Amino acid sequence: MSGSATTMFFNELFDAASGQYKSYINGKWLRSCSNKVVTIMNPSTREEQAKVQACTREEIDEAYEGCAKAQEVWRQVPLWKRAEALRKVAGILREQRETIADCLVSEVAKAKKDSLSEVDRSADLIEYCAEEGLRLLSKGDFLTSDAFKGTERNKLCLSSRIPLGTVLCIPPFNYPVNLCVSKIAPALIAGNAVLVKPPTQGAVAGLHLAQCFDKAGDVFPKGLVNFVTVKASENGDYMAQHPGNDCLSFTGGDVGLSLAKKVGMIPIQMELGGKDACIVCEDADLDLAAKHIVKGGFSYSGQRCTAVKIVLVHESVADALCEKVLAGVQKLTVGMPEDNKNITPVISEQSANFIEGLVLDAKQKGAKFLTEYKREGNLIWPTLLDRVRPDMDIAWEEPFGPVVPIMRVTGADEAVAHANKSRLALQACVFTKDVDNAIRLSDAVRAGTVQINGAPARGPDHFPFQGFRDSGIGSQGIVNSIGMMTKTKTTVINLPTPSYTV
Ligand SMILES: NC(=O)C1=CN([C@@H]2O[C@H](COP(=O)(O)OP(=O)(O)OC[C@H]3O[C@@H](n4cnc5c(N)ncnc54)[C@H](OP(=O)(O)O)[C@@H]3O)[C@@H](O)[C@H]2O)C=CC1
Ligand SMILES: O=C(O)[C@H](O)COP(=O)(O)O
Repeated sequence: MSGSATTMFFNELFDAASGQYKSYINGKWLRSCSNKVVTIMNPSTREEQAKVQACTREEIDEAYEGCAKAQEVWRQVPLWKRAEALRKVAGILREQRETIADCLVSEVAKAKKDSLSEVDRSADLIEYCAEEGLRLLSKGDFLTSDAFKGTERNKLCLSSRIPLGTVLCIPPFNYPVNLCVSKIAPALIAGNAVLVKPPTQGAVAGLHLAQCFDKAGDVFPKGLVNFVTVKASENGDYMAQHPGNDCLSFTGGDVGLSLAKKVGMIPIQMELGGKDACIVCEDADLDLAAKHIVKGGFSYSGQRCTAVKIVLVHESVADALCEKVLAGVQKLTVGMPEDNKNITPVISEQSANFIEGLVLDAKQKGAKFLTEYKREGNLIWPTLLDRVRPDMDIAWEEPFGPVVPIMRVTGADEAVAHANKSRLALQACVFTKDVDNAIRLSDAVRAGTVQINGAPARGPDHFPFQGFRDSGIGSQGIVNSIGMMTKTKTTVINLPTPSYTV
């Protein structure tokens, strides 16, 4: 990628004269007249990787106007044709997987094999969405009035799901393709238009995704799908508060908390941070728990909202668990995403400094380091901390990096109390061999999802996915997203006389 057109298929995205990537507005690749850019850094080299345009408010308005017009056409396209159009995009995405994965490698430092899986998973998600949309949206309700006390059977009610209009999609850096299609695909199958504001890190991958929609041809009306790059600090709120929005689907960190207060009377879906607790009971299969802690805590260097972000282990098995987790951590490879290492540089210097701050605070307050802390630039070696206590910041903050804190507890109730005190409540997991205990703890932990004997995870992508407290509003997953991006419309047939079937 590095600031140039990637392949012929994608050459329209890039403006060689200015060295900038364009935005996709109203079915065209547009050169912004702002003369302002947003710079994307390569997290591994810490050098400039690419530039995208900071579009103006007028250009944002144009995109919204295009959305409104195109949606009028799209909502009347038969459902089966909408599904076919989505399947076409999935096919193109698969064909272009290598190029898009390379963007992820250089923009967000995701290992090449994981970048490829992200693209494949996105194509799978689009296809599943097309299928599920056909089933869900073809069904409605038929009600008769005579169920309600005092009424006769003289009213027949038909209810179905109709689109909302325009959905503003704001994904985060860590899955710039997958968390983009998880918003776009349900919106489109349901008959909506979309305006995507890609994350800065991941914007080029996002623009490549836009080209896959463009190349699907006239199956989509011009203006139905827009990718508008902006400086979030200048125009993020403007977009979120735009009167053209009929829905906001956002994934990211605490900025979502403030956006939720600013948007008006529209449905919102907020998937925010997580401090996913892993509770390991006295009777747990420790090999299984250790395996999941290593994978769950360190995949993509811990930069997943569903990463294991604190282990709460019964003190009687803590030594044995630590030994097993450490053995797994020692096998992790560290290095560059191009070389498919397990641990790769974190997204930015700012993020690396934040992670380091948490580690140093824990050190100063007496945490036991099971691994030596080591950092080179944005690359942080996997760090395992034992004997973490509630007075340490790492006990509560989300590092979003390759650091797993372990806290020893006297029993499951203490673990549950700690998990429930966190302001973040996305997922949690419980390791125990006792099914009754598992269900009791699942009920007791107040988080969006509790995994039994497995690490937290969003997928498979048709499962409901939601956070409680500061972790979110609403629920994602293919079925729930389609539901959320539609509204119920009813038609009531009033009969002159009650009708009864014999
Ligand atoms: N629950 C979940 O499903 C997930 C949660 N997350 C959470 O996201 C965080 C990390 O992702 P990160 O990308 O850094 O999150 P951010 O919250 O920083 O950014 C998320 C998105 O919001 C945009 N944005 C920033 N400010 C505004 C604004 N004022 N108005 C509109 N949009 C804005 C960003 O743009 P820009 O990049 O240009 O600043 C980006 O596209 C972590 O806390 C993580 O837990 C991540 C993935 C999944
Ligand atoms: O952004 C995230 O971190 C994801 O939503 C988590 O997805 P995963 O559990 O499939 O990695």
